[in-house]
Amino acid sequence: MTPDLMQAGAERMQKFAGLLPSGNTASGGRRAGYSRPVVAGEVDVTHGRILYLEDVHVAFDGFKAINGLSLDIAPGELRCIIGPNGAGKTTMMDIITGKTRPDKGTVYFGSTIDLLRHREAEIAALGIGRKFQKPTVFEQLSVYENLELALATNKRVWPSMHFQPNGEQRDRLAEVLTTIHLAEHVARRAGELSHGQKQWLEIGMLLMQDPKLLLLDEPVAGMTDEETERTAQLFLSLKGHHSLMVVEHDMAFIRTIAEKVTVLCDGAVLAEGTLDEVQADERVIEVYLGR
Ligand SMILES: Nc1ncnc2c1ncn2[C@@H]1O[C@H](COP(=O)(O)OP(=O)(O)OP(=O)(O)O)[C@@H](O)[C@H]1O
Repeated sequence: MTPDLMQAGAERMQKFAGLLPSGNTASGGRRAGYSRPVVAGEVDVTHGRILYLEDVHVAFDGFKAINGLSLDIAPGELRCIIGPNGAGKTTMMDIITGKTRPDKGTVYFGSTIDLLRHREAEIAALGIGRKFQKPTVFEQLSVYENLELALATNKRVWPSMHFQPNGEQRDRLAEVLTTIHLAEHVARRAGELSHGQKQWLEIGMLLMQDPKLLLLDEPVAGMTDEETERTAQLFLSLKGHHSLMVVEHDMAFIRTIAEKVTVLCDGAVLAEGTLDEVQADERVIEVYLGR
């Protein structure tokens, strides 16, 4: 969930006798004062890249968490990121979303938007949505209300506590409900949903904001096999319309969705290619797959 969405949600939730949603994220955005509206612009992908990182470095107290990281993602691509614990996967997402500032390097959204010049809320408004591992939905609200809230905080629609979707927006809501497999659960309280359904709802909330790039951190952790399979279908249906970067340790899931796989290790790209190619790479077997 984006920081601005959490802020608007918190305001709206005050109507619900102080009940707060479960699963706050580490970004702590709910009480942050993100108030400056940003008009989403077009992302220039004429050079064939929606995301471009070059020679990025971040050190925490001298420890090089990201150490010369370079990668790029094509428009509509579904990229899988794998790698051992501590490889820098989460830190990379923190850099892309503006939560962590690199010490050095280049990070571009399309070929013209320098993400290092933007704050976290602005980056979300530019069209980069992030899904943390733990679901963060408003448990006291219905599935429909959660999606409506996400729509109400879309930067292209002025945030409002009294927001009512128009016909086109209701159509979009219905479309997203179907995409995330929750059309039959529209009136249920989000708190009553299974773990997997909550994850899909949060993805739906991101989709209501029409992100160009979605960053998904361990999306199938804790899901049943059936939920994992449906999540794979969901991601395959999203690619092409959105660009996706999926960080996951579940190799069976990766095998279902993967095109190009990037292996991170020690804060840099160790290998990149098809899943078969990286699985056959001796260095990848040594640091990750062969553990
Ligand atoms: N704020 C921080 N302060 C100090 N060290 C940090 C900080 N954030 C990350 N690190 C360190 O940087 C390294 C990379 O962490 P990161 O969470 O990005 O790895 P990861 O690939 O996402 O791992 P995992 O698969 O376990 O989630 C780790 O050694 C971690 O302890």
